[in-house]
Amino acid sequence: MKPILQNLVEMTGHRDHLRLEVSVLSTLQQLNSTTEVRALEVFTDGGTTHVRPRTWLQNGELVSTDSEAASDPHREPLHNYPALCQCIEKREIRATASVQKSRYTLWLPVWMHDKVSTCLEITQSRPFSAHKLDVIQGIFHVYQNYQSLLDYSERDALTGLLNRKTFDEQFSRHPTASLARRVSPAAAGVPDGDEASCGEPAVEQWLAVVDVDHFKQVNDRFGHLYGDEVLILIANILRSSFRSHDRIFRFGGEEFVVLLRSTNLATAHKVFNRFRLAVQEYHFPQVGQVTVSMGFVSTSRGSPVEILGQADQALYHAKENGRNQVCFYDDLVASGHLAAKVANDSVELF
Ligand SMILES: Nc1nc2c(ncn2[C@@H]2O[C@H](COP(=O)(O)OP(=O)(O)OP(=O)(O)O)[C@@H](O)[C@H]2O)c(=O)[nH]1
Repeated sequence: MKPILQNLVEMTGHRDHLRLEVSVLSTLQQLNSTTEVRALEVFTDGGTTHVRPRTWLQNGELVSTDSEAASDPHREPLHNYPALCQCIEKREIRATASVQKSRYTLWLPVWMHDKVSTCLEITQSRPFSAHKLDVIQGIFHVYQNYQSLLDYSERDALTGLLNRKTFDEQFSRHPTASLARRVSPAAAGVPDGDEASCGEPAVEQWLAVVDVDHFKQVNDRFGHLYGDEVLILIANILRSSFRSHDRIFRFGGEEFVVLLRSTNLATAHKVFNRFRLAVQEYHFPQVGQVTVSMGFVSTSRGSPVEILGQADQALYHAKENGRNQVCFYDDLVASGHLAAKVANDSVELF
């Protein structure tokens, strides 16, 4: 029992979801008879629910992928896993199946905000004993409770979006550090051709700052409760406008930040504009029409402070030139509307 307790102590010492995932898999892997452990990501793409391995054991070491789920060549439709599929549909706490002869697999879906986005998978060569199931269930409960606590501390109470503290931690860490070794699709055994066809190396990240136009007037005319409702509804539009792999933060007040994974500038521009239009077309109860202004920039150049500063400059340009528009920093610099900011490495905001 002592190693398990030690592992639980180690597990709950992490403040990062992926590190916690690696840690729980490491604990489960050390249980007698376990031959394989994986964490599967459960996600919806094109109306179909898929799973893909996010963390798994490779040559005795736990590795995680940082590739985008939707373009992961290892993704499979959830219905390829009938026992897991049924377990999620019936909201059962676990499912076991003999996948092949002498290969018994146990799935433990992680429920968060009324949906499953992660599932732990444990495989061994003989059926799971009642005792082992109890031990696994106990470890899993500690893991799930701790995940919820972690999630709660990362979110803004009003909108449920990630909060400013989380942005500072995640964006300044850029790229996300991890206990597990991150692997490329090639290292995970994907043939070269497949890697080329999914275009993995081209993934670029974009940062947009979103600010609600004339929000003070909403508060002044309708009161703070209606103001709060507008913020909640805008958060909902943000959630439905971007993919699960993108990250959305409430930065403070009526300002939001989106970190968008996109393959190119044209897509980023299109997606940000689609969100702006969705807000413009939404009828906010009592308040009517609300619009947003946005400034965005690629995150591939400069320090986090510079990137955020550039997106802010583009946002202010949008505000000063009519609002309800999306401005791209590089376009404004190229057209002479903005002077490129000189990097000041001595400024340390994060
Ligand atoms: N209801 C509500 N209001 C908030 C919250 N946080 C900040 N605000 C209000 O948001 C308003 C922001 O006003 P300004 O910064 O002047 O900006 P604006 O009126 O949106 O004008 P522009 O940005 O120039 O279009 C202030 O009145 C704040 O009190 C909140 O959580 N709830």
